[in-house]
Amino acid sequence: MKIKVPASSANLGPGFDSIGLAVSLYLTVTVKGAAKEWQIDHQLGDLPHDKHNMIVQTALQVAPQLSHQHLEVSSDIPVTHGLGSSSSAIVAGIELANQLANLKLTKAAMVEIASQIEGHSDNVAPAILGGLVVGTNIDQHFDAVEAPLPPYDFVAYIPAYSLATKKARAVLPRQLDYHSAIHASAVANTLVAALFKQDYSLVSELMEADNFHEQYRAQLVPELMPIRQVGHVYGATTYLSGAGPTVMTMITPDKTVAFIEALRKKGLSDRIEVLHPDRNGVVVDDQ
Ligand SMILES: Nc1ncnc2c1ncn2[C@@H]1O[C@H](COP(=O)(O)OP(=O)(O)O)[C@@H](O)[C@H]1O
Ligand SMILES: N[C@@H](CCOP(=O)(O)O)C(=O)O
Repeated sequence: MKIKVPASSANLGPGFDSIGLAVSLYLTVTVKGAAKEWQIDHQLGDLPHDKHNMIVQTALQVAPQLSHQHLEVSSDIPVTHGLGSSSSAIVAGIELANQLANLKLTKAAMVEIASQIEGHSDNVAPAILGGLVVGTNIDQHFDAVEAPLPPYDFVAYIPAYSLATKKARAVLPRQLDYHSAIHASAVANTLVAALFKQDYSLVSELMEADNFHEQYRAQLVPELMPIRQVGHVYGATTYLSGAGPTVMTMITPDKTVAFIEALRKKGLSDRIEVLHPDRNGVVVDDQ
């Protein structure tokens, strides 16, 4: 059995902790069979190779009675880079438990479980459902609504350095003054309305008008503003993907190559991936 989970690009600017997009990088878990102890084969740096791996920890949280398995894990989602690697591991763990323990969890139930574990739904909901998802928690349960897919390329500029989400959340203010919070919320609400209306001219303006997090995180990701400025030359919109450091640019496909060339000319020489929305979310292949 193989479990495949897409990466996710969260926030889209003002949609902090509530909007996320599944994108075309993937984590794949192959179940090799029963084992004496949990064994996780991977080439993913210093991540655990045993029961302490987040995938296993999540699976055991959902189904504590699971027998030990030998897993093979591969992923092209960079870890601690703002593309939802932790969420992909959580979703893979939930699906692993779902399949091995025959829990028959619906995707809605998986969103609830994953959001409770992650604390916010903007990565796990698109990783489970696919597409562009808006959601939050109300009275301790999570609701997620799927929005139309923007017809654009998503150019991910992935700096060589990593930035743990925990560190990027630590630089955020503990509170906003009432009027700033009202304005930030109004911008986010209007972004959601524009996304559902598919008014992408308005979407582009609002995605760069965040007041919740980017201004505080810009100090940690110096590439954000220069890439945004280059993007404007090509009519594109740039935001901090998740907690960063990945910088994501939403651009019409006919401008993608020229935009990337302009980034290179500006001396931005780190990894670049041209991504597209993933429509499926987590999938299981029983072969
Ligand atoms: N493929 C994976 N397998 C197991 N654990 C993972 C995997 N990817 C990420 N993680 C866990 O998630 C942590 C990174 O989470 P986080 O800082 O939120 O980064 P990101 O922005 O990529 O989600 C890693 O330190 C590791 O504990
Ligand atoms: N809303 C969260 C999103 C974190 O996404 P990740 O891909 O960096 O894990 C935040 O901005 O902290």
